[in-house]
Amino acid sequence: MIQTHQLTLSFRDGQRRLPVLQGVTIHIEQGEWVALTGPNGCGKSALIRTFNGLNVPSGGSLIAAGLDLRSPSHRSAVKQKIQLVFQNPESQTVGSTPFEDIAFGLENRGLSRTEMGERIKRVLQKVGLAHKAEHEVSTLSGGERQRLAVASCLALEAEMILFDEATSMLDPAGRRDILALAKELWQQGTTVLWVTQRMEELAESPRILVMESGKIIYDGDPRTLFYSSTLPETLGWQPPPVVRIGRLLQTQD
Ligand SMILES: Nc1ncnc2c1ncn2[C@@H]1O[C@H](COP(=O)(O)OP(=O)(O)OP(=O)(O)O)[C@@H](O)[C@H]1O
Repeated sequence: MIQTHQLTLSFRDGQRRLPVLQGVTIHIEQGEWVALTGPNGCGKSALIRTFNGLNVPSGGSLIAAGLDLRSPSHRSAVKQKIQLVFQNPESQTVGSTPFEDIAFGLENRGLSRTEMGERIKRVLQKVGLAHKAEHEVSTLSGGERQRLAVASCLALEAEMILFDEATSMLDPAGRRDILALAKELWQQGTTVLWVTQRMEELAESPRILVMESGKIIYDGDPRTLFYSSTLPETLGWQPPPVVRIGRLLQTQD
């Protein structure tokens, strides 16, 4: 689904180039759930925006959803297959109602009005927003807006969804709600890349990528990360409660 080799990305900063991704080599299989974490500014958003064609790689290789993203036409095509859900619920809606918002993304898809209407109803139903299809988007809660963003991804039949700290502005119930929805989609075959700073969400992920200064410094399972590596302490993380309890019990053996 995603295959990178020595991927680099830099942004222009006046006369200089600011290196943001510095040789990222990873492989994400179709159907995987992968969590991505790391300190602020380490390049998480830059990396995932490169996966769906928003950023242009400076070097290395990147194949996403079978497309070589060194080609501009492939960077445009990949946006249909790999979708992003952003952190800020307010930054990703364009229509004035959920129905219109999803319809906007489906324009130029060659669907008849009936097909489009049916698809929109189906995806709104899936995310529990069917009853708000004609409400003003501005009256939706943050959690409902994030569900609307997920519905748009589903309407476009995304193969992979990149959640960029998509729950960080939600209350605990809203967070659980979006995480549960993402897990449901994953169980039904969608590949998920879940960017988070929350330790408990990392602990629940089968695979974790840790970034620092534009590099992947850990790629593995949560048990090894939290129990057998010094990385959490090095990064100044407070391990999740379940890990703290586990360690405490180990010392009592
Ligand atoms: N469009 C851009 N132009 C110039 N610099 C950028 C651009 N986008 C990101 N950067 C810089 O690239 C670096 C990585 O930013 P990025 O947003 O990917 O970090 P992040 O790990 O997602 O951080 P956070 O956890 O705060 O969201 C930062 O130094 C940022 O200022």
